[in-house]
Amino acid sequence: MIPTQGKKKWMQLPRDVVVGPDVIYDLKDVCNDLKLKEGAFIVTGHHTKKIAGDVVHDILNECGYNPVIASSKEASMTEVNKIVELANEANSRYLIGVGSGKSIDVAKLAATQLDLPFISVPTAASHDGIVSSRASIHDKGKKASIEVNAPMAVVADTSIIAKAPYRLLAAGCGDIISNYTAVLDWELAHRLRNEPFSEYAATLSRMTAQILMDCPEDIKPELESSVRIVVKALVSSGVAMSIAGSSRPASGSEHMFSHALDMVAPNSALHGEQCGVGTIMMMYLHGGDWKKIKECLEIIGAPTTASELGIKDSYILEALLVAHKIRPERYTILGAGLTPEAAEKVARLTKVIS
Ligand SMILES: NC(=O)C1=CN([C@@H]2O[C@H](COP(=O)(O)OP(=O)(O)OC[C@H]3O[C@@H](n4cnc5c(N)ncnc54)[C@H](OP(=O)(O)O)[C@@H]3O)[C@@H](O)[C@H]2O)C=CC1
Ligand SMILES: O=C(CO)COP(=O)(O)O
Ligand SMILES: [Zn+2]
Repeated sequence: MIPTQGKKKWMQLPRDVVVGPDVIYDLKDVCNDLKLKEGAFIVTGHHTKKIAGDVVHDILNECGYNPVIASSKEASMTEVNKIVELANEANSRYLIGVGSGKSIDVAKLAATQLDLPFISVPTAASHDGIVSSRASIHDKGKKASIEVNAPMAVVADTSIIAKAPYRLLAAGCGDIISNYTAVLDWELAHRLRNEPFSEYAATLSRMTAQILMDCPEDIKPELESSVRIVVKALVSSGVAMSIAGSSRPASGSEHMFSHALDMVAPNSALHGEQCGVGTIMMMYLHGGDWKKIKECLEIIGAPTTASELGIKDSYILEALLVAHKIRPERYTILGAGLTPEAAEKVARLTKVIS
């Protein structure tokens, strides 16, 4: 992974966070609150265009704000450059990312490059990038976690999110639960490497994971109340990253494992699903209660094994062996790397591979 770019000197948080059923129709009020009217540029995905992108377009069109809409197919620099060019041509004054992690990340980075405000409208609660001041983008065969401007507003319509495939919500839970090992790694780096550490960011991140771990049975398909729990946790997790000025409180060795899987496995699973499985194994390495993590993910219905991820055992082992190289500047429990024997032991003992 390409190292994170220049650290902000101050904390950026969204000004408006709107979460609830049908709040997509409050978007007009949010835009008015932010003094954003004409010149909206909507970045959406191929599926999510019909689910919410077109709705956002119609809402702003009815207000006479002349919105432009474009679909983005992947989180890559090519797509970011395309959006920057189109938004420039359209003389856009602000960007709105409507959809999944990829659409939101593309819109977030394009808005930062254009120095324009950005509004996040997630259609799934699958990752904590919905509110963070970071964007994960592929460039020249590598994934980069880039510091960007935080969204000015987040509009999370829980009625839309509740209708998304349950797998996406369960993945969001995996991304939240991974905060446990991310914070353990950060504490380790603080003790061993004197890495700067924020007690506030770490506490918020850990508490966010704890709230979910205390009530995994409350996360059920098509329940608006479940969506609300997960969205709030994702917002807290994103705020923890903003406080830290890096993804440290929400991304440690388990994320390095997930990023490594994205590189080595031909068909990787969802980001949050992979992070959840990574958390089980990294918690074992930390000597913590990995069984509790596994049990919690099982109750939620998130994958806990290679076969549930749809990934061959051999790729899990390959990813474990290269994970420490993904982001060498970020010290974690993986240290200088696992031996093949140690990698096999952690994967077998935690029953991630059989
Ligand atoms: N910036 C940050 O801080 C973070 C960024 N990330 C990044 O986010 C990405 C992962 O995002 P994630 O959302 O899990 O996965 P994807 O962006 O890969 O989206 C998964 C799929 O879900 C579809 N989808 C989304 N909402 C709905 C819905 N309501 N109904 C039906 N289908 C829907 C999308 O459709 P469509 O084709 O329309 O997109 C897409 O095909 C990764 O690239 C990861 O690196 C993750 C964590 C933090
Ligand atoms: O996924 C993230 C937090 O959940 C962002 O972390 P990265 O910096 O590893 O992309
Ligand atoms: Zn994540």
